[in-house]
Amino acid sequence: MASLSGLYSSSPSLKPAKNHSFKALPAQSRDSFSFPHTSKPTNLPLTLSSARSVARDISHADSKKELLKDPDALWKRYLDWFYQQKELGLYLDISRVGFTDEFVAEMEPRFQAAFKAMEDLEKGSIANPDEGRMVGHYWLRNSKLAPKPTLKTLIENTLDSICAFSDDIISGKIKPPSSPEGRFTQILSVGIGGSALGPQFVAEALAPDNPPLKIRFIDNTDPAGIDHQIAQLGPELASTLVVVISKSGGTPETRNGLLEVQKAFREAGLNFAKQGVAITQENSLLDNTARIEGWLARFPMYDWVGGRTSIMSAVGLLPAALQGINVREMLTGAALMDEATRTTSNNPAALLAMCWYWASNGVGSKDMVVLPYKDSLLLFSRYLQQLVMESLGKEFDLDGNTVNQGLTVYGNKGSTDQHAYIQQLRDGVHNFFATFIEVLRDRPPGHDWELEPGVTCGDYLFGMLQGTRSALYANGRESISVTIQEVTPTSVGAIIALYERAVGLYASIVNINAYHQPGVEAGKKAAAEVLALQKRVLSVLNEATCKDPVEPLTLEEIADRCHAPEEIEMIYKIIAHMSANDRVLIAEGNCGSPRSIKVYLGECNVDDLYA
Ligand SMILES: O=P(O)(O)OC[C@H]1O[C@](O)(CO)[C@@H](O)[C@@H]1O
Repeated sequence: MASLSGLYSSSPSLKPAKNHSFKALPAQSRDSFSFPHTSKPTNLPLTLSSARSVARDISHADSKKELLKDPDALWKRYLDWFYQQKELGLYLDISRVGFTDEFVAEMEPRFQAAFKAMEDLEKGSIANPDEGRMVGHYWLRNSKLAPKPTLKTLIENTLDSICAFSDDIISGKIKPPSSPEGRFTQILSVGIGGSALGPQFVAEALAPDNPPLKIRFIDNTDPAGIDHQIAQLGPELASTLVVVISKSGGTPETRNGLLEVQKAFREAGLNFAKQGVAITQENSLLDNTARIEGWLARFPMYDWVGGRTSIMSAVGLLPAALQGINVREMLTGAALMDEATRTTSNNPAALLAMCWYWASNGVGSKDMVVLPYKDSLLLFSRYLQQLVMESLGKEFDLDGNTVNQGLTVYGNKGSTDQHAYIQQLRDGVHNFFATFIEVLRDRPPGHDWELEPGVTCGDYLFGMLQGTRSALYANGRESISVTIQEVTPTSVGAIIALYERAVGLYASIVNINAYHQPGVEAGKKAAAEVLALQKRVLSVLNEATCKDPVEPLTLEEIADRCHAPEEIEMIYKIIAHMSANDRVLIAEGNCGSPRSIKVYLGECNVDDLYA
């Protein structure tokens, strides 16, 4: 069995970090750094499989012992693979991922193809073939890249109008019609998925303690959740700017949120249109509604920006600007990172994608646990969950083969999670790799103090991060660390751009379309079918209720009359749900024992509204 320490001391050094390139990396010792791997990759060339077999042969205990024995080798690996983007002050450490040099060399052709695909994407190729769409989120932070002058102008004009509108709202130049405050004080954002997660993450990360407008979110069709948000606004509804965000303009949850908010406005005697803003594609249902009803403002979303990468469009920028966040700095951070991840060597996004591939065998066999050690970055893991899982979780590859790809993402924050699930990460089932997000600056300058001699509160947070990283590593659990100097619009823009690019590159190396979401569409279609069935059930019950005498129906009879005997279980669930909500329907018997139920409506509707 090869000794890790021996290999390190006798091997020529890996190429220095600042020069390392997927192109130029020399293939060296096969097992120069190995963690035990238990599952064999299914779709890799033989050479790589062999490299992994060597890794699997090293027992867990041996590998742990050897790694701990040779801190020099580890330090050397750290330095060899250390990446920094100087201007952004962003570092990436992948030394605690156990990829081999053979693996790096093996991945080289895939990455070169991925870089080429990315270049074509940025030039405006149809990178989302299923939907026949260009993929242009990179143009949003560097409009010069847009493939057509009209798009460049559109991006620039939209940004200018976002900033101008926000300034006018914040300064009180644009006022709510009937607020005693005389200016807008609250934002109620209505949207879901990519039309909520980005704005939520940015608000949590960057909003000042006392923003000019405070933001709240309706991001679901949960009536109680909606009521809660509206109740919390109370009389401030009169000074609330309602920003309705939907790329498609037809997402049911968002439509429902809008209808509920409009009802609340009506009940409060307020004119919704004068406080409503729409962010959507031109001529969508939402756009047409906003135009016809004369809403306060409308901002465009573009066909060529996906929901999960829309954070640097009006979707993310308008809510951010309204909270006093410097959106131009966010765009600058993203643009700088885009430059750094456009290169074909020393590319931090490619390094991330390579590590993901290594750690999860290129098939998602391990989960990515994201641990930001900073409260304000709490929502980064949730944001990444959509970005990564909606992009990579695909049934088919680009050639139509069934692949069931994906990479599971979850996480919360450190050191909070230290006192929750990190026990399992350290000692339990080995089905993950970790990503630590480290922020060097603990709090603004001048505010720090030592709560015991030589030690601050932030030192504890730092210690917890480093301790967890070491403890995981000592038990053979891989981790990546991303370090930023502080949480600013620039650094937040940069980490978003880093992960957007990593996802795009990873999708290329596993040959899938990162930019569509057919699975979500399937769920939406099925939900619409349930609601259509509910209407048929009501219509059948209405007919039976209008008989004299009323004819209560069993579940079988309802299913039969709906011509849907195969849907009897769903019909039972529909009735149980409606009955629990005191709806027009009356269910005799016990809902807990389906066979006993007989159902009719509280009143006959002669026109059968449900038909
Ligand atoms: O912005 P829209 O069109 O309302 O869509 C919201 C979300 O729904 C999805 O289309 C699918 O859930 C996401 O991709 C998207 O972010």
